[in-house]
Amino acid sequence: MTIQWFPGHMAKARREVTEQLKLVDIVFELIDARLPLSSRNPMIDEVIQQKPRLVILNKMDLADDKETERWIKHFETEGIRAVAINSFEGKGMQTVTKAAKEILAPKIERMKKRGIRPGAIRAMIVGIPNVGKSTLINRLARKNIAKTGNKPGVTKAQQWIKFEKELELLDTPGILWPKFEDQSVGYKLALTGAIKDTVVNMENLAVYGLRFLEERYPDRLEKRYGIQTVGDDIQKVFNTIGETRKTYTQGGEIDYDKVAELIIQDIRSELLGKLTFDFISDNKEKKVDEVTE
Ligand SMILES: Nc1nc2c(ncn2[C@@H]2O[C@H](COP(=O)(O)OP(=O)(O)OP(=O)(O)O)[C@@H](O)[C@H]2O)c(=O)[nH]1
Repeated sequence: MTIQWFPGHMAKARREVTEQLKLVDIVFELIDARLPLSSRNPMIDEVIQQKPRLVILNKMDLADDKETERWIKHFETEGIRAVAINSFEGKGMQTVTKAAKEILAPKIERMKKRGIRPGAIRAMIVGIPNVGKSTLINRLARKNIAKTGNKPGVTKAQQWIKFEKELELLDTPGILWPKFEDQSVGYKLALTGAIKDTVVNMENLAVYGLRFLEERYPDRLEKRYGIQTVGDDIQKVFNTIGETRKTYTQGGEIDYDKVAELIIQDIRSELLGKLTFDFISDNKEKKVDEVTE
C-alpha cells in the first residue's frame, strides 16, 4: 500500500489517531534515530495535546551513537522523555517499559491515594510510515501479530497486546504524515527509505548525500571513495566513484544512474557507517528563522 498524503487523507489519519488516543494513557511517539527532526509528524504536539508521551528513537543501530545521546538529552531539556531502541533486534525494550511506568507513576499514585485501583497502563504507537511501528509492536508482543514490510505504508487492522505485567499496547499504530517542509527534509526522508524512491530524482539525492557527508562526515567520504571534497564539479566526483567501482555502461562510459544508486545504497546499508542526518543545531537554526519571520 502506498500512502498518498492528500489533505483529505491527512485529516482522516489525524481523526483516527485522535479517536485512538482516547483509549490510551500514554503515547509512544516513534521516530527514526537518524532523523529526530525530519521523521516527526509536523503537527504531533497538536495531535497528542496533553497526553503523556514517550519519544522512542528507533533504528538506533543505524544512527550515530553520539548524536543519539545528544538528542535524548535535548528532548529531555524540552520536558520530553526519550529513549533509543533497535526494535529489529529487540534492543532497549526494557527502557521503553521502564520509562512508560515512570512517566505514569505520579498519575497512578494519585489514583491510589483516591482509593482507585489502577488498571493496566494502556499505550499506543504513533509515527510516520516506515519508522518501525509494526516491528516494535511485534517485538513487544514477542510474536508476529502486526504485519511488517520494508516499503512505506504496510501497517493495517485492532486489539490489545499485553506486553508486560500491567502494560497493554494497542495493536494498531497511528500512522501520521511526514514533513513536507523543504527539499532537504524530503532528501533526508528518501535517504533513509521513509519515502519512496520514485518521488525523488536519484542523482539529486545522491548529490545531496555526498554534500551531506562532506559537511558532517568527511572522513567517511574519504575512506570509502577516496574523496576529500565534493566541490562544484559533481561529474568529476561521479567519475571517480564510477571508476573505482567500475560502474560502466555497455558502451564503456561511466553509468551515472548506477553511480547515484550505489551512493544511495552505501548510505542506506551502513557502508558509510552509522549516520545521523538531523543535528540539534539544525533545530536551533530553524527556531531562529521562525523568530525572525
Ligand atoms: N535496522 C533497523 N531496521 C528496523 C528497525 N525497526 C524496523 N526496521 C526496519 O524498517 C522497515 C520498516 O519497518 P515497519 O515495522 O514495517 O515500519 P512501520 O512504521 O510499521 O511502517 P508502515 O507500515 O509503513 O507505517 C522494515 O524493513 C524493518 O525491518 C530497527 O530498529 N533497526
